[in-house]
Amino acid sequence: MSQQQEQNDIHWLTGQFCDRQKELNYRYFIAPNVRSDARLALILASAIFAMFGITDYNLLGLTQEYYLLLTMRITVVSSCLAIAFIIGKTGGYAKKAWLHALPLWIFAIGIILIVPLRPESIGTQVTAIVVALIAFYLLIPNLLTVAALASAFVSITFLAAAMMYAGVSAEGAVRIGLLIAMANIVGYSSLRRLERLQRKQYALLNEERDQNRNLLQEIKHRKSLEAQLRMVAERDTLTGVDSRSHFMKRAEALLQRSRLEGASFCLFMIDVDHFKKINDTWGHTRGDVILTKIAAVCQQSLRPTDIIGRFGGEEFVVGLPHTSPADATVVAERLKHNVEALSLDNEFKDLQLSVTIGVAVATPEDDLDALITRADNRLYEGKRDGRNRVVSSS
Ligand SMILES: Nc1nc2c(ncn2[C@@H]2O[C@H](COP(=O)(O)OP(=O)(O)OP(=O)(O)O)[C@@H](O)[C@H]2O)c(=O)[nH]1
Repeated sequence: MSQQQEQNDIHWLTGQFCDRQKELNYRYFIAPNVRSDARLALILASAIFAMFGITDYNLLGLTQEYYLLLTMRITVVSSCLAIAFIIGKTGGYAKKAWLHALPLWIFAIGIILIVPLRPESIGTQVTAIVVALIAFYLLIPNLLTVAALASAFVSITFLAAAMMYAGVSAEGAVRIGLLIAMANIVGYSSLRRLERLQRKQYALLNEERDQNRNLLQEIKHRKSLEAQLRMVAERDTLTGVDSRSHFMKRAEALLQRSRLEGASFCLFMIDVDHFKKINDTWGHTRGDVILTKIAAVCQQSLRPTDIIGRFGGEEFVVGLPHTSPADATVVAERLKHNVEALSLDNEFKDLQLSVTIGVAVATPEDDLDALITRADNRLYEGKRDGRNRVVSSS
């Protein structure tokens, strides 16, 4: 049996969760409803209990018994109304279940006290006891154990009082006892079923909430995984600029838009000069660091609307939307200059970094591949002519 199922176990006799903490949580959960239901039920029960004062007067007149009964009724009603008021203010059902139990015992004692004061109306009192028992179980919200104990107390003491003060015979007591037992069985079974049903509903609600919370966490986790995957697919892991495939996608879109808008679009192919020598002199790891710095300085030399990607090895590609050929040359020169001026650690003090840049301007017939090939040709022209230069015109 899983831990969750164990926590949801309900005791067959008390109708409460076997797990103490779960039971406490449940009582906290239903506390606001119990508070208002208890208040209403106590006011109703008190009103009915008080109204019997009228029948007391009809039966007894202004006798000593009547005054005793009246005092008892006033005490019971005012105590129960005071408790209803306190429950409304501070009657937490989880921690103060005793406060909710108190009115049942007060009513129980009040009902029993009627027997010696009005022994001649025992018939009516049997009916009243049956109704009171059902009220204990079903009208006044309470724990099954509390309701059952208070009902057992009323039942037994009423029977004893009936025999002692109302002269009920043994045979009559058996008949009344059976009737009261029946009321107890009906009340107990109904409340037990209700308690179990409400706790099962609560357990189901909690399970559903847990599942929803887990689902939300799973969705969050997946979203972050997706974001990481997207990052891996879109970014070059070494330099942080666009990966080649992502650059191609973005450049394609920008080229098409420029064509639609009739705006100019330029493309650079940038290659680091003599990079093999850098690797051979300082090693691949230091070469990686330099490559990352070159990528960063190139990115910083561009506008936010320009795009840059790593085309492969020590070669970068740049797309410049809305840029005239003259402006593109200026940007390429600035980029070349910034790479040359890059500040490096002392260990590279003899190193003079440089890049060669091939610039191509898109014509209306160009697709991206044609534009890249043309920029590449310019780049190789630059390499052939001595490197460290920008080649723009054919
Ligand atoms: N450290 C490092 N080196 C790389 C990386 N990718 C490519 N390279 C190296 O870059 C060097 C490129 O060398 P070549 O293609 O001969 O070009 P070059 O030495 O830069 O000479 P030119 O381009 O003609 O100026 C090779 O040694 C590659 O191993 C990388 O990610 N990290």
